[in-house]
Amino acid sequence: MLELNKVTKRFGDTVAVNNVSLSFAPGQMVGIIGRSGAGKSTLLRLINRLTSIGEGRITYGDIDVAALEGKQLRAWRARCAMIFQQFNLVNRLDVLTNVLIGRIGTAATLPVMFKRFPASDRASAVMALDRLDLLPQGLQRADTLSGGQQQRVAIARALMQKPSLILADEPIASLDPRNARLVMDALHAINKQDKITVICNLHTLDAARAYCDRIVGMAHGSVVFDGSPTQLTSAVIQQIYGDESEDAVDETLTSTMGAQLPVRTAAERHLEAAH
Ligand SMILES: Nc1ncnc2c1ncn2[C@@H]1O[C@H](COP(=O)(O)OP(=O)(O)OP(=O)(O)O)[C@@H](O)[C@H]1O
Repeated sequence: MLELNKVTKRFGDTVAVNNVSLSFAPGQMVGIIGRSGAGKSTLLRLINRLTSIGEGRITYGDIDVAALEGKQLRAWRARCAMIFQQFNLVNRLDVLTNVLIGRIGTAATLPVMFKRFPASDRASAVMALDRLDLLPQGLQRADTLSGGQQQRVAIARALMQKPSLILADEPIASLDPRNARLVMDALHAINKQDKITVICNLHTLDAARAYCDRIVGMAHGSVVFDGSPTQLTSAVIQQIYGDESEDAVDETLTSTMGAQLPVRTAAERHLEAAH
């Protein structure tokens, strides 16, 4: 269980995250929503220590995240893989090598620097690419792929870290609706099949509603909502987004769903799983 207990993070006079307490049970798919500047990115960056923890405590089982240093900190960062809006691939390297780079942090650095990855890692990378439907692109340069394909390479790279958690910071903000759906489908499948906890910052409500079991709403650094998609009333939406509420209810992702790419709501998936 990942637990945040009264976590506050300030940047000068700005309180980016304000007294946040949240628990994430293993295997949840959680959407963090809120307007720009609400503190969503800072929250994810605190969890994997890209940002130092200000006040409060973050624990994962008996691990005190703030106390980690050196090798243990690197192991923690590998354990909670980050996915970024801008993919963060090495453009000039091929897709397969980009995926293998996920082993850095868990593997010895020197062989990795010389691209001497063990056969077992190469086999895992091929399987991760296959799973994300990207095997044919394995030997292409990363920057020849579409944005959606690049984000799926980033997800394959994250899988190479054998993470317990995936922290996705606006993973679909740069993508068209079709690619956004493919990326969210991939994250959802990994969450359900591998039981990896996924915490995903999302700009718009429809993606959070369609894919997440639980939604956390942030405003001005604080958690103002924590519940299921069905509990998100228009009053809550107004509290989270204020005068940006109309933009937040952008439904381009779900309204353009084609026959080959059915996106089901979390509620429909629960029903299916129950049968
Ligand atoms: N490194 C930093 N230095 C100074 N201020 C920062 C830093 N990182 C974030 N902030 C500030 O903290 C607040 C929360 O920012 P954060 O990026 O976490 O919000 P967000 O909800 O992720 O927004 P967006 O959706 O635009 O990324 C903002 O006021 C931001 O300007």
